[in-house]
Amino acid sequence: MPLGMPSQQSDGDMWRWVMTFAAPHWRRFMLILMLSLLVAAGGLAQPYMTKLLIDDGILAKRFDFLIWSVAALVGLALVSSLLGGLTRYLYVEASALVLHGIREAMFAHLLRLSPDFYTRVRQGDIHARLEGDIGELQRFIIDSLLSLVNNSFLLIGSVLILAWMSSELVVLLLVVLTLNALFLRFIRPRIERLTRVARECGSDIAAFFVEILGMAKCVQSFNGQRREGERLGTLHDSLRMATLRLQVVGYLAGAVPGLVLSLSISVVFLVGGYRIGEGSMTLGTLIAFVTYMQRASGPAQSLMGLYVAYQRARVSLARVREISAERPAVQSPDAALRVAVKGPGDLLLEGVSFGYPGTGITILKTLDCHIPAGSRVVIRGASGAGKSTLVDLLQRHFDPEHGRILLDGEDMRHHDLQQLRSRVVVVSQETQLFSCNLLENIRYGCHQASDEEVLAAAKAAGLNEFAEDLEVDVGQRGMRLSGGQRQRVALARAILLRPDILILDESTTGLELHLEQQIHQKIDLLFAGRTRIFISHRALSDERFDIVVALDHGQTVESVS
Ligand SMILES: Nc1ncnc2c1ncn2[C@@H]1O[C@H](COP(=O)(O)OP(=O)(O)OP(=O)(O)O)[C@@H](O)[C@H]1O
Repeated sequence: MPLGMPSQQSDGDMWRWVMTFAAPHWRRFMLILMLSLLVAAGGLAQPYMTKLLIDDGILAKRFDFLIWSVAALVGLALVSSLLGGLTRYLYVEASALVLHGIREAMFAHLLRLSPDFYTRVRQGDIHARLEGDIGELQRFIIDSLLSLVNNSFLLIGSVLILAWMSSELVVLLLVVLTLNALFLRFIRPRIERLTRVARECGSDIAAFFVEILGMAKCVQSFNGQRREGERLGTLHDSLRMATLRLQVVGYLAGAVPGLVLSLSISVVFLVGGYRIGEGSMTLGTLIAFVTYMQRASGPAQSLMGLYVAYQRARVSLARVREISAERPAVQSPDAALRVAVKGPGDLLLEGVSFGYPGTGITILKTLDCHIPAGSRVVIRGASGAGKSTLVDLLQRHFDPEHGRILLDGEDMRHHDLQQLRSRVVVVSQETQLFSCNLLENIRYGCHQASDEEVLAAAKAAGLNEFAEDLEVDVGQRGMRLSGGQRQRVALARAILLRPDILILDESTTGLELHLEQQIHQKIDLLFAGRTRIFISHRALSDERFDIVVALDHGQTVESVS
């Protein structure tokens, strides 16, 4: 199910999925459940104690009983408040553990998805799901689920006590509750639909911010500020409309049942007053009955409010779950299929064809090529010929549609993915740096490397100007460095890994020719005996290659060895 398509997941499926994250904390939840039942029992006992206080204490003029009853009521109120606070504390902690578990699992899952996913789905939409939707779930769980347990217990307890006190009056309450349940059933699909629309408007805004703020310089260069301001205004109009519609329906869903309940309490006063006049009911019983009814109407109203909150949380949960439904294009093989290969890095492409999923266009067509370990290779081809696509296959971000790629005689699909990607390292066209210092950026992927090793890699990549201060902050995603400097940092990162196959995908094209040649020489020195694959638009005619792979319309037209 692609992200953004309304899903057909059933409530049962979705909550079972949440339960897999809650299960490790079941002891904590059992303790919370027991504590909240104690708190609810305390709440239920209070009106009955008040009845005893009035009928057997005040009206019977037994002041010693009155004093004990008041003391018991005060004690009960104190213990209930303390237990209530403790329960809430434990509950917030437990629900945060569950939700953080979900977010961490989704994050790990997202980092396994293929690059294609990130070209298809807007980043802001992913942020909105990880932040906004999980936040919505957290609010629901914290504010609502605990009160669901308390209120259900209070409601059932109150109805049972009311039935024991007056079977006549409790019928009225049951009719009212049934009518309200029917009303909520009617309004439910509307709430769900409007919630999804509002959440999607939120996602559109998040995606807009991520895209436009990431391109602020480009917007300024092309004087697009006004246009982008207007686009935000339009997105806000849609969000406002959706939020207001949801508010109206949400308000009706709470107000109508509340009104019906209030009216029913007035009827109880009428009937109860009549029964007292007849002598078939005591004043204490009527007061206790109305108190219980109010106690029941509170939970009933909260439960109805919860129903609305539940519909909203359900939409958020479905949106979060859609992330987990995305499947990675490639996965590490199961242990049974995995082979432990420790060869020198011999590459063989056998009839490799590939097209990006869902496009119907074949980019690479039946490629055959042998790259023995230790070769110095250049891949040439016009822009769009499929060079970077081939590199993606060599690092197994995708698998060929037809044919296979063998590394050291074994299909890449049978290699452990993590190990494969530490043996085949790519320095890509778009250099990606993290927002930390240079040292940490170079060490990314090889955390055990010493400062001296990092320095040696930095020098090999031509980063001599930073040799004295590798702790320099590179700014947000390396934006304080020049394009060429960023390329060299990415190169140093790859060199430090000492892979069996190093692929430079136009990664030195931002540099002056002499610097590029110097770096290539250093790489040849460091990687003598290992495979080096260069992709460059420049002729690189002065350099000697063992193999030249020329791509034209996805086919190899020349392969010299
Ligand atoms: N994620 C994608 N989804 C669909 N098509 C894609 C995707 N990435 C690239 N393409 C298409 O695949 C073709 C090959 O792209 P590729 O990036 O491999 O070319 P290239 O030879 O590396 O080009 P350049 O030298 O300009 O970098 C292009 O026509 C491009 O439009």
